[in-house]
Amino acid sequence: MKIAVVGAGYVGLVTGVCLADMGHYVTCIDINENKVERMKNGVSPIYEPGLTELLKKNLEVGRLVFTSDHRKGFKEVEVIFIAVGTPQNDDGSADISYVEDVAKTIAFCAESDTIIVTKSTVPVGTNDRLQALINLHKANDITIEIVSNPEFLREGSAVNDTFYADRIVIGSNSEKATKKMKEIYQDFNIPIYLTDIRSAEMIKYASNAFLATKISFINEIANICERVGADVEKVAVGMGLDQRIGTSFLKAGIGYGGSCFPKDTKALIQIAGNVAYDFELLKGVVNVNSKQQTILVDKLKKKFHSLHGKRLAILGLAFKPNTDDLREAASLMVIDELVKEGAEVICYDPIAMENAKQTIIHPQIRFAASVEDAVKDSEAALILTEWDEIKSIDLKVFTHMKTPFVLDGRNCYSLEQVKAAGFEYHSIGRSAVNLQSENLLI
Ligand SMILES: NC(=O)C1=CN([C@@H]2O[C@H](COP(=O)(O)OP(=O)(O)OC[C@H]3O[C@@H](n4cnc5c(N)ncnc54)[C@H](O)[C@@H]3O)[C@@H](O)[C@H]2O)C=CC1
Ligand SMILES: O=C(O)[C@H]1O[C@H](OP(=O)(O)OP(=O)(O)OC[C@H]2O[C@@H](n3ccc(=O)[nH]c3=O)[C@H](O)[C@@H]2O)[C@H](O)[C@@H](O)[C@@H]1O
Repeated sequence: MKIAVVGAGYVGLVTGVCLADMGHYVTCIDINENKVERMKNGVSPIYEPGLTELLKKNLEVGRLVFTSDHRKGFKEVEVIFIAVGTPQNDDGSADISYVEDVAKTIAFCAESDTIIVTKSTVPVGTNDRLQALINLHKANDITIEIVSNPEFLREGSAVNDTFYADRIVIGSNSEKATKKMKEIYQDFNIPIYLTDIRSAEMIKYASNAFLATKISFINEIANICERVGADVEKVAVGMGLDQRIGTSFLKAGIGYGGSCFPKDTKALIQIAGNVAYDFELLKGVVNVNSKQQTILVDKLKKKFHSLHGKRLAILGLAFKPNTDDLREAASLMVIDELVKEGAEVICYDPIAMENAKQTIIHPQIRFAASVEDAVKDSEAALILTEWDEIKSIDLKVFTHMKTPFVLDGRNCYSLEQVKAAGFEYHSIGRSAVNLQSENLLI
């Protein structure tokens, strides 16, 4: 089938490439001409495992085309996916202006019957609003129908998540559109959940809010564990053995970041507020997360009287491993706090460094070429992202620090490992008391 995808970011590019790989003819349209040029040359503008190979392969066989010209991109396509951003407004609500712009462009340009598929995460009711907007602006006497098809991929495993998703959600009020959607996805062999448009829109927000709730829940349990001498890693395993609870999203740490959990939780609070409902639980989740993101700074302040002039190493900048994305990363909040305290900050990340150099600019901040360079002569090392490179490093590297003091925000090492290496180590939800009892067992 001939398909266009508008917005070639994390969602749009991955969707376009995967649809092409399944045999569809896909045109990816993006307003960023620089990005388009790079993609035309087989270069992915984002770091996503497996994406470059598939991009090049489908470009070469002619199933994938890139353009910044909407009208050209919409020529002869039956279905247009919208995958542009829906960032946060100042009041926490979702900014749907990019999606509305695309809907209007489609209305002006479409020359034959078209199905629009909204992949962008949009507040409940947005697709009805877009349908009305399109009906108002469409230039030709054609039928344009809208389908909601929220996306559930995760950055860092986006390609794999697209091919092996747990479910595809399709919200549609039209039999014709539903049939087309089933055709598009038939070779993916993934269960399709068909529902109405508003429920599909809500499924996306409810899913992200629930996962964020699990994270804030385990982080609060972790904070209690530290105070009562329990080990949150063991608690999570013990909880997860109950199939009703499950093991996923119970990894304690310095909270969730990224382009979606922070904005989608706040947007859902707004969606509820707009219908006079106070989503108290979710407000708690958001508050817990914002405190959790800087919990290592509190620990640091307990150790040192003042952070002024102290050289501190930051290991990991991306909001999670296997991505170069820094959006709402805990590292940004932590570095901001440290800079305010007058510290000298040396950062290292295996992949997100180039993005970081453009985002994190301050005279007190420098970038190191390796973990070794970052920690050398530092008085503390803060681990903020659990990259494999950081998890598998020879722990002796920390013993060469000016003060061998490591604050691990992602529980990268076992307490036994650390004990053997011999340096002061604080992690999340595993108390000093617990360390002593572990030592007794050894
Ligand atoms: N990043 C993620 O992991 C996920 C994101 N989502 C949702 O998907 C949507 C897109 O998110 P991302 O891919 O992260 O955004 P992104 O910021 O990476 O990409 C958006 C792209 O749209 C382009 N764009 C903006 N206006 C345009 C227009 N009028 N015509 C053509 N291109 C245009 C931008 O240049 C940019 O390349 C958001 O609603 C987000 O909440 C959903 C699931 C996962
Ligand atoms: O709507 C979205 O954008 C996407 O948001 C998340 O995906 P993503 O943000 O890419 O990554 P996650 O793996 O969910 O991690 C999000 C954050 O939570 C943190 N996290 C995750 C899991 C966990 O157990 N503990 C924890 O602290 C991660 O470190 C990261 O900062 C969801 O998992 C996707 O299903 C969804 O499509």
